[in-house]
Amino acid sequence: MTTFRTIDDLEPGQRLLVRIDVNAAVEDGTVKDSRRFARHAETIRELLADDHAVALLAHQGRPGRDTFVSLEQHADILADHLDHPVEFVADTYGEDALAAIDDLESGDVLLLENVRMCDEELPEEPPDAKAETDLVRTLAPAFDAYVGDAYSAAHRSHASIVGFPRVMDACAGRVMEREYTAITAVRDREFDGPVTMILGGTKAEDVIPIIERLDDVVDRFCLGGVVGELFLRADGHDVGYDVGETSLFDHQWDDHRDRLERSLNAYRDRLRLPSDLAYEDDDGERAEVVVEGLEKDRPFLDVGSETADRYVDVVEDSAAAFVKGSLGVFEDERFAKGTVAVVSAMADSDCFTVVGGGDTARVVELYDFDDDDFSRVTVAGGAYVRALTGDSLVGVEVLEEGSLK
Ligand SMILES: Nc1ncnc2c1ncn2[C@@H]1O[C@H](COP(=O)(O)OP(=O)(O)O)[C@@H](O)[C@H]1O
Ligand SMILES: O=C(OP(=O)(O)O)[C@H](O)COP(=O)(O)O
Repeated sequence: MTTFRTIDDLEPGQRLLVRIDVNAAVEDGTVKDSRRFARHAETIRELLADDHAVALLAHQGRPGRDTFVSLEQHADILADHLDHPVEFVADTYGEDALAAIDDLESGDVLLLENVRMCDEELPEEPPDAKAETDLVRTLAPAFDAYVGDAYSAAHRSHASIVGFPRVMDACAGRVMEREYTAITAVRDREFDGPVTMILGGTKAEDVIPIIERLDDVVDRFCLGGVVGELFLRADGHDVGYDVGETSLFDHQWDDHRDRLERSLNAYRDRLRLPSDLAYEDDDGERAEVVVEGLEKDRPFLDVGSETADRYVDVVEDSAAAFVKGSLGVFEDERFAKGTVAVVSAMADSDCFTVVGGGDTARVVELYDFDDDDFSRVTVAGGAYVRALTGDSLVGVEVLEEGSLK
């Protein structure tokens, strides 16, 4: 059950300001298409069917980074997904933007320039302070209502996320609504059987809080990836060290050793650790070795087959399964086995399944799964982790507090 209004509650034919999140990878200046564009296109398509005029507000990158670019290319990518023109204006709330907004008619879509080019957008401040910014005070009167659809940025107290709902009629778009519904389900424990989390990837600081804070609602945590190796190290195995060129392990061990050891001791009965690991042998082939008695003299790039089978069994016996972070370097087919085995088991299962993590969700298209194979493939990274651990998202809170007149 959602606790905010949605686009179903809008009267048709309105002038809408719609905050989306199409923050994307940028390679050599080229903006890469992603699931985020396709998902927001679904919201926009529904709004157009109801004769609304739509102005889109979004960000890309952060000032000072290579990914901090204009949204001009984003307009073309969105237009392709929508099969409908998306006008772009290289201005966010100045004269050019206001003139373009003024020209908007029912069925039109306009994308405003990268909102992080406005100084007032980024500093994290409470919603009421954000509502006082020139950005919000200038744009709000030009619209009938605000649609918050940027779930993956809803953990940020930025002007375009939290300022507008303070001063305008506001509701959630379809991306916000569906992500919220799928991801908050874990806290409310709506499952009739064991809940499993597959936790891997490279970031211990993402994974440890999930274990610490969800120990009461998750029955089994299956660990892999760099994080799995760090837990093996905490368990006294001779792995989870940097060897050769890697610099993934030792600094994380220094930063998180206490929490790793504490989690292992506190939740040992719920944690499943890899029993074998895979590596690249001298011929460039995948090879495997059992963890017991192992000496780490090479980088490990995946969990082994025995571990994959054990985790598949756990998923098959679950009422709900969530993934955050991959079990190995799935981008290389030789080391995708663990991740793909577990994700396949989720796809084949009737249980409630969420695949998440900014990088990890790419396994879905890389290995020919379909979004519909899962209850949810989330487009959120940081927001997914926060929601999983029960943190509220400020961008959701303002929608819950606001209401349509
Ligand atoms: N053993 C490993 N060694 C190096 N990288 C790994 C290993 N296991 C997983 N990874 C990497 O972890 C990444 C996904 O995890 P991460 O970026 O932490 O999570 P998220 O999906 O939340 O962005 C993948 O790109 C994968 O290549
Ligand atoms: O891509 C995003 O977050 P994510 O990398 O956690 O998925 C959002 O657009 C938020 O961007 P930010 O982390 O620069 O505030």
